[in-house]
Amino acid sequence: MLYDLELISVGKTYPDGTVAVSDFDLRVEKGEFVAFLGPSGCGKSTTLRMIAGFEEITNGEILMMSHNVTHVPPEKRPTSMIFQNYALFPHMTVRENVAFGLDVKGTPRAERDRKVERILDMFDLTAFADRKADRLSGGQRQRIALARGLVVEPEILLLDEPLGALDANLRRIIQNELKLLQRELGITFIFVTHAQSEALGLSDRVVVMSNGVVEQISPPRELYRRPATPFVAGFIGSNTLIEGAPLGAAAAGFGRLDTPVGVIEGVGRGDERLAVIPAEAFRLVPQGTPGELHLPGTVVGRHLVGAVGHLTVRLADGSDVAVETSSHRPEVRALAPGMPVTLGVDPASVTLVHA
Ligand SMILES: Nc1ncnc2c1ncn2[C@@H]1O[C@H](COP(=O)(O)OP(=O)(O)OP(=O)(O)O)[C@@H](O)[C@H]1O
Repeated sequence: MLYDLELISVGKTYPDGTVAVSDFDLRVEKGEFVAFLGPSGCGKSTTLRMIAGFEEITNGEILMMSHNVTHVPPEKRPTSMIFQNYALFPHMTVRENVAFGLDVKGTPRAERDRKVERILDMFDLTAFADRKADRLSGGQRQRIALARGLVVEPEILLLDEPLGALDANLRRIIQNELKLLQRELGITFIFVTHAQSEALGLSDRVVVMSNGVVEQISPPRELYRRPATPFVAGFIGSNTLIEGAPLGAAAAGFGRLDTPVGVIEGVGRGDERLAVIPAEAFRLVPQGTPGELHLPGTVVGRHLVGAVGHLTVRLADGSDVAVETSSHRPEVRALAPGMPVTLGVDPASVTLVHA
């Protein structure tokens, strides 16, 4: 298999001793859209800068199209980077800003001009081409930054929170444009963000990071369905985490856990200590329905938002769980704080993880 990008056990320790990233392993196929997602300071930008070559790595290797680029300078890598503040030169015109990357690469003048005009046209920037970059709106600047990143025809486009400076409306519009553009060009995108919806909505795979460590690399849906670590379970979606003692394997692919609220079965091996239950996996069931885990509790909160009913249910051990259900169902509408309920959970929607 030929990969556009391979990070092999990549690590970064800053000179002051800060370990920003450790043992980062990732393989990215041509044309994939991969997002790095995690809280502030988890090492996303450091990793992106190491891929770009702006930051030296302290461990491991970086390969691009099977070539080792670990010690190759940024301008010689098949990458191009777009920064959060766009890093445009305010005193240069739009055309000069876009041409900049080609000038750095020493592209012959005629070829440079041809490529610049073509990309200006593609991004509807021709009308502004002679305007100074500081005389443009946020959305226009964003497009210039994209044009400037793409004009050098990179194999891999690196984007560091590129939509962070835009208001919510424009952000949504440009998200759509970005996704369409990426599909059309077939270029590999590596995108850094701390906005969950952006990472989950745009990318083919998400790398969830915390404290310089990769927690999980999965398609967005899989992060919801099968979180691999307690961090991911707490960070993505709305999950209830219940600790217990492992009881070993149950049916093939399932394990069991002895918890303060009863025995919980879920997808796993049976040696895990934590059950992760998504809020939408709980169902309200009549008392005594056979063949399922039943958690008796009391409604302590009910909040209907459109089609979704958000319930907070206090279990027998005093812990509160978040439940999402359809707000249209009469039995949900009839609920009020203080009323007893029984929650049913299908083991297939429970994931067992190591604590
Ligand atoms: N030049 C530096 N010297 C020392 N430590 C640094 C340096 N740059 C970053 N760090 C530290 O490395 C860690 C990772 O930083 P990084 O900027 O990669 O995180 P991030 O996930 O991109 O955060 P944010 O979302 O806030 O940009 C942090 O603890 C940060 O303080």
